[in-house]
Amino acid sequence: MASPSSDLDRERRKCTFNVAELTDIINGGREKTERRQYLESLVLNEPIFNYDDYYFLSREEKYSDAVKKTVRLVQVLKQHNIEDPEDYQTLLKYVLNLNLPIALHNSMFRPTIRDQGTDEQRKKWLPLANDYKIIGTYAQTELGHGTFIRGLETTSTYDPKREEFVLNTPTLTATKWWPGCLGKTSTHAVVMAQLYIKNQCYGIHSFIIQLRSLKDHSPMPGVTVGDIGNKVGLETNDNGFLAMDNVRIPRENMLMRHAQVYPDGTYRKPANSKLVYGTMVLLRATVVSESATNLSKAATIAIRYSCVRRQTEAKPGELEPQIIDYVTQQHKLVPQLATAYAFAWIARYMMSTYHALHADIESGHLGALQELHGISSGLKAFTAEMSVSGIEVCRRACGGHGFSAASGLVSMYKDRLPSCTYEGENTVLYLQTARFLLKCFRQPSITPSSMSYIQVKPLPGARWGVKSPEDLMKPILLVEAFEHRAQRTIKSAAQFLESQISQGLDTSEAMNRSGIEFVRCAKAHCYYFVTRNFFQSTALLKCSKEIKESLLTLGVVFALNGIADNSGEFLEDCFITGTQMEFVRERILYCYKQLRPNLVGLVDAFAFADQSLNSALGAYDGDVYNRLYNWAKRAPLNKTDVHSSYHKYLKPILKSKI
Ligand SMILES: CCCCCCCC/C=C\CCCCCC(=O)SCCNC(=O)CCNC(=O)[C@H](O)C(C)(C)COP(=O)(O)OP(=O)(O)OC[C@H]1O[C@@H](n2cnc3c(N)ncnc32)[C@H](O)[C@@H]1OP(=O)(O)O
Ligand SMILES: Cc1cc2nc3c(=O)[nH]c(=O)nc-3n(C[C@H](O)[C@H](O)[C@H](O)COP(=O)(O)OP(=O)(O)OC[C@H]3O[C@@H](n4cnc5c(N)ncnc54)[C@H](O)[C@@H]3O)c2cc1C
Repeated sequence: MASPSSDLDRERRKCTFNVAELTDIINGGREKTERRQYLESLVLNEPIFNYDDYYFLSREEKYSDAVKKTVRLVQVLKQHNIEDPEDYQTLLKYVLNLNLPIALHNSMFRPTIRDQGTDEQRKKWLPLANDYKIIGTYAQTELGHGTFIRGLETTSTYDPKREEFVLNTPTLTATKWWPGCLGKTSTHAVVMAQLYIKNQCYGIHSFIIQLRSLKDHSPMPGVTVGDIGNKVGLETNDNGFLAMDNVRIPRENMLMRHAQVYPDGTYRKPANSKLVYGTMVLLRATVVSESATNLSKAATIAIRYSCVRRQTEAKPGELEPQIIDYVTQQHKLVPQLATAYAFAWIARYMMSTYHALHADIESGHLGALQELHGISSGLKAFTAEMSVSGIEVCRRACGGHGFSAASGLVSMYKDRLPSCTYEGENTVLYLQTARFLLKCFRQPSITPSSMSYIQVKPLPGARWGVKSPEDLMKPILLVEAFEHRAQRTIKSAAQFLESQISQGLDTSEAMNRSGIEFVRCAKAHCYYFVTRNFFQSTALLKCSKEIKESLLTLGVVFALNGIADNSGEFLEDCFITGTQMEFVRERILYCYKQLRPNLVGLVDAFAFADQSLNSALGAYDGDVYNRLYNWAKRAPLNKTDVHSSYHKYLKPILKSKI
């Protein structure tokens, strides 16, 4: 058997480009790489951030371990004056392989105060939150309602005599349920509740509530709070429940940047009722980035392992091939790698679009709200869905060892799966994007320039300009195919809706009956958007010819697999012919061959530390079998040669003599 590490060494020697150059591109420049390396150096050498035996821990131990790591992380951040949220994000992505019990504090609590608090409220709460003197969460979802926010039942009733709000959980279904970090960790929460003043309801607003004593962490009077129990993945997180019984807070604890309640109870409504949903939009943009990172990790593990794993001698006596040389294995993994790169590029686009449009909104251009919501909803759903299914493809591609916790892929899959549900269930978000697409289809004036393609009506009888398999290497033709599909499905969804209305259905019923068409066009739009962005961004890169070639080939794989996997949608209006579909399949194989020497280089370029992958299969040195064996020997069941259950149960039924 060949040595696993020599297999990876040989792969690395075959790579045609400079891996460090590609790492800089992925990180966004040399300076960002250096910053990342500096941040990694602060934590990687600390024993407390060791994850070696993590997969052996129980849920409670995992939570406790995560709290310990959180506290140390906070100390490190303070010690080195690290305050930039981007730095924190970098640490989460590349080193701390966990959903920390302060995830919601940093991803939602602080941003909500920043975006929805007045200057005075920011001044009061942000220093406490930034310094981790308080830890907060975002409590919106209830037992009875998650998607339909307007249906939340928690009430916040203004008492002008005492200038206080009184918060209540009037029914069982009004109990807050799911908020991360609520069950055991948080001291405070931004609670979304229906605002009542003099018996009139003014809809959902956000309020800061103290949940636990800052002296002994016990629940505050009127607060019932706890963990909701085990779930799929996210074992380090204490997703919780919360019920409130006449909890009083000062008037100043309602976040009043957009809507105000004055001492006498006068209410001033926000310029747009959806401003209160702003933090969700930020987190949806963050999910795009998380989806990219995690799929990159999964591809790293599975591709390195596939270069080390050998199986089935082709000819008697010959060395068994590396499993990566089976085209079926390539057909599993190369599309995941291509998707990981496409998502890394769209994540960068999403964050910069978020910041640009958010700045517009802050300066009063509220038109940007629906554009940001329209773009981020679909991309969150699309990337979460493909990332999760891609991680599972990578896990299965590792055969039996993919089932071992030591692969790192089991927990990754379980921890990412909820991203299809939290922060807006995926179908619901696709429907939101479809609404925006249809609006743009009907109203050119509101169509943002990034979506102007919607205004071009697809020509009946249009045909794809691909004449040969070589044509499929031309980004313009690939993007054209996705553009056509998106234009056609948007038009078809609009026509479907109109046909339902013309049959006499009221708008909501017609919208419901059009839901499947809506989701179809939103997915088609997202595929187009991501493909176009990949080729546009890659074309702009200043890099070596070899890197550009590899990236473009990955883009072609992403696009061609998108066409092959959704072939019906391209064939049904004869835009693509059967012969062109054959070209597509042929070119996919060609691209795999082109990329084969660079596969390890392309995953090495993500530069994940072994600790962050925490995988016996995917470590840099490829020493898979020693790692698996040593890990298994440390399993709690192997602490003694004879387990206590032998003495308790097994012994009496076993024969002492044969
Ligand atoms: C430092 C970073 C660290 C990062 C760490 C990340 C990892 C952390 C790991 C785990 C964290 C997990 C956190 C999870 C947190 C949560 O899940 S919080 C709860 C999230 N909940 C949701 O997302 C609920 C989903 N539901 C909705 O968003 C909305 O209710 C709805 C969009 C489904 C509908 O809203 P509703 O108010 O009922 O809508 P309508 O009144 O019918 O109005 C619809 C119109 O409103 C427009 N609209 C809706 N939302 C927005 C928005 N956000 N912005 C702008 N516009 C919006 C919508 O387009 C409709 O417009 P038209 O009528 O014109 O079509
Ligand atoms: C791990 C995890 C962490 C979470 N963290 C938080 C948190 O920190 N804070 C917080 O407030 N919440 C949190 N949540 C809650 C989360 O945001 C909601 O679960 C999510 O928004 C989905 O809402 P739901 O549970 O009501 O699903 P439902 O809306 O009940 O969805 C069930 C099904 O109904 C369908 N459906 C619902 N409405 C429609 C519609 N209008 N049209 C078509 N189909 C529809 C959905 O597509 C889905 O198939 C978390 C959830 C999870 C799983």
